[in-house]
Amino acid sequence: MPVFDYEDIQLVPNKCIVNSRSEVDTSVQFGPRRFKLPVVPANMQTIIDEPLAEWFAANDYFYVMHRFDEESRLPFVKKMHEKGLFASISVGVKPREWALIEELANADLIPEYITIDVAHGHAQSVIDLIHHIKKWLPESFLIAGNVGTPEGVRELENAGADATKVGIGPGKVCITKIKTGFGTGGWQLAALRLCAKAASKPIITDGGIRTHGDIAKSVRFGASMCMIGSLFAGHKQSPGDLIEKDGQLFKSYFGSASEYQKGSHTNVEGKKMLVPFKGNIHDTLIEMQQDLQSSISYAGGNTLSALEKVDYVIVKNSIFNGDAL
Ligand SMILES: NC(=O)C1=CN([C@@H]2O[C@H](COP(=O)(O)OP(=O)(O)OC[C@H]3O[C@@H](n4cnc5c(N)ncnc54)[C@H](OP(=O)(O)O)[C@@H]3O)[C@@H](O)[C@H]2O)C=CC1
Ligand SMILES: Nc1nc2c(ncn2[C@@H]2O[C@H](COP(=O)(O)O)[C@@H](O)[C@H]2O)c(=O)[nH]1
Repeated sequence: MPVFDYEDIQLVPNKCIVNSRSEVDTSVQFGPRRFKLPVVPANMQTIIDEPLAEWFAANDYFYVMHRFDEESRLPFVKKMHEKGLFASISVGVKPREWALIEELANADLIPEYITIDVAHGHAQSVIDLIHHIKKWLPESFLIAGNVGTPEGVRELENAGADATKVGIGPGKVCITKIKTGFGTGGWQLAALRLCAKAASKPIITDGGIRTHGDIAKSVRFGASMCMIGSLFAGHKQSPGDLIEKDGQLFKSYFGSASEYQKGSHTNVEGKKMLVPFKGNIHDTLIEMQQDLQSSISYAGGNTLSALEKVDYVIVKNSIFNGDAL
């Protein structure tokens, strides 16, 4: 089994068919909607909040609201629908979450997207919740995860998930691999490849994306969508206070299983870091789009599908040639 990660892969160019990168279409159909880019900010408290979710929805970008302000989820769906925007929420697997699904159905508030967001998604608890959501909210597009194996993908798909999310421990603020010895950290791209070969429905790759080129590589290895935390952290619009340290500006980024999120030291599998302030997230999205347009042009096409079959080489740890960006 070839094992590699983003920094070990380079995609091989094909003859260009466009005269300008601006001709290239980076949009993707994901579930019932089409979005400008195959990227989604991680459903984490330091990455997405309600104002940002509204902005993403209003501007045709996919988003997944986090699940850590439990009682705000039903009113959030209502508010988004009143504004004519799609609703995309996260749930865990505890009994309160089962009740929320019934409350949403009884109030006729049908989120367009629901994500089951737990650390170890290849679990009977997740399969049971998939059945429950499909019974009460069959029209919602249901994403389930996280998993790291073809078996995990197949079992969640067979239970009724409309998409699966792949990535155990490759995240920037993740310490799962250190605390437990398990995960796809360091070989996320190879794990995505294995999972995508087994999948019959879309896959979201989650964690480990460090550069815009990694988005193109994810599409090459089977992702329909890329969930991104650290690259989206630290913006003007990112939740959390701006922190000044030694004359430099930062924002904090912490794991959803960190003590900062949990308020306890039990089963901690995440840490906190400071991310240098990056300015406006709109500018980052534009740059991501331009870089992805360029990737597609190198692939020899004018839509995302051109990336799906492009050749690649494995060149271990070669990407930066010793240079930092
Ligand atoms: N993608 C990744 O690699 C990881 C992501 N995370 C993120 O952290 C957040 C918290 O995740 P999570 O702890 O699942 O959420 P919760 O704290 O809501 O836990 C969900 C349920 O799953 C149980 N559970 C959690 N981990 C395991 C496990 N390894 N084996 C068996 N049962 C388990 C919990 O019980 P109990 O706590 O009693 O065991 C609880 O009942 C999520 O947002 C998740 O995405 C966390 C770790 C890894
Ligand atoms: N093991 C842990 N993984 C976590 C935690 N909180 C979030 N995450 C995962 O990381 C990605 C984002 O990764 P990045 O490399 O883009 O920064 C996120 O979507 C989750 O899947 C955590 O506490 N522990």
